[in-house]
Amino acid sequence: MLFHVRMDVQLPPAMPAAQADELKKNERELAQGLQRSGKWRHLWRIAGQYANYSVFDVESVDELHTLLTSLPLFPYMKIEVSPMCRHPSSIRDTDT
Ligand SMILES: O=C(O)C[C@H]1C=CC(=O)O1
Repeated sequence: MLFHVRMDVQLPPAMPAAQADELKKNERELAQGLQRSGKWRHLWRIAGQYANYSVFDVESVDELHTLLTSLPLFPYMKIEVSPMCRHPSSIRDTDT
């Protein structure tokens, strides 16, 4: 199942820089592992914002929920999820 996800990150301004750096490092490691596994299919920065557009390829809504809530930055993100299905005019298969 494919999901388009927008994540907006809002770290508290008072968060110590070392804590923010540790969160971002842990987030990067998890995100890169999930990309290597194929579950986090796309990760794009939204230009000019501390936000991203992502595409996840998971087995279920429950798996997506578990994955998103396990992200180190989850407590500091506003997340919008859109389920996607095949467009009848698309010339691509879902594996690309
Ligand atoms: O920077 C972000 O957009 C938030 C988050 C998503 C992946 C990652 O490494 O950090």
